[in-house]
Amino acid sequence: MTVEAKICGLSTPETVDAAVAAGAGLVGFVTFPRSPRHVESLDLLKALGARVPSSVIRVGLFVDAADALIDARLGTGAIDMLQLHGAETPERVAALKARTGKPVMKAIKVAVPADVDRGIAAYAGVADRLMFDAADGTLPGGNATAFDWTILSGRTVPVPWFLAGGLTPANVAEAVRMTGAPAVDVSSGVESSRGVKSIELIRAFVGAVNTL
Ligand SMILES: O=C(O)c1ccccc1NCC(=O)[C@H](O)[C@H](O)COP(=O)(O)O
Repeated sequence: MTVEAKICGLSTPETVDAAVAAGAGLVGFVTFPRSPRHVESLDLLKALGARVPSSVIRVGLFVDAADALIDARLGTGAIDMLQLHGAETPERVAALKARTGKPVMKAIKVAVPADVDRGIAAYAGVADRLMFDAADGTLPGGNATAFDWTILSGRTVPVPWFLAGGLTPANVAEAVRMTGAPAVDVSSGVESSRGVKSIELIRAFVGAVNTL
């Protein structure tokens, strides 16, 4: 089984290089000022994106962002795919896809099984990918909390999807076994302290995924 790994919340050249070298299929750059992973500078975003080979998808993460903010970030050339992690409606997803020409991944916050049903019903027809993430936490994402993985056991999801929330090098294999996830996303689980990515943990996470 090939499982794709996305390392989210990268903000330094060294950790971007580590994710690419380890074999991550996607890397994520956060635009959300309250996040400890927020990449504020457009110049830094451009420089980080320029380090990534075309074989790796560069994901720009936004939370209920205005068009002007998204456009400024896209203008750096550092983003191949949008990840929407707020309360964006299906209509907003469709409008952004049409306007930017970029594929869109929509995050679905999961606490109970009905959240998965509702997320699929609302977004599977419009988003290119879905991400099932934990609903708990002080931020809209990146909270190091997991949801009950049995909620996804045996599910058929009609579009490519990611499992996220509280994943670590130690639990990712079990999480994939329980959910059947074709792709996984991590942020806190590859950090040595909040917002500070660890090259060793990035290697360990992608290494664990690559053994599946
Ligand atoms: O990572 C953030 O700081 C963040 C802030 C605001 C919205 C979303 C955010 N992250 C989204 C992600 O894709 C995370 O990787 C995902 O929620 C999993 O996070 P973690 O549980 O920390 O691995």
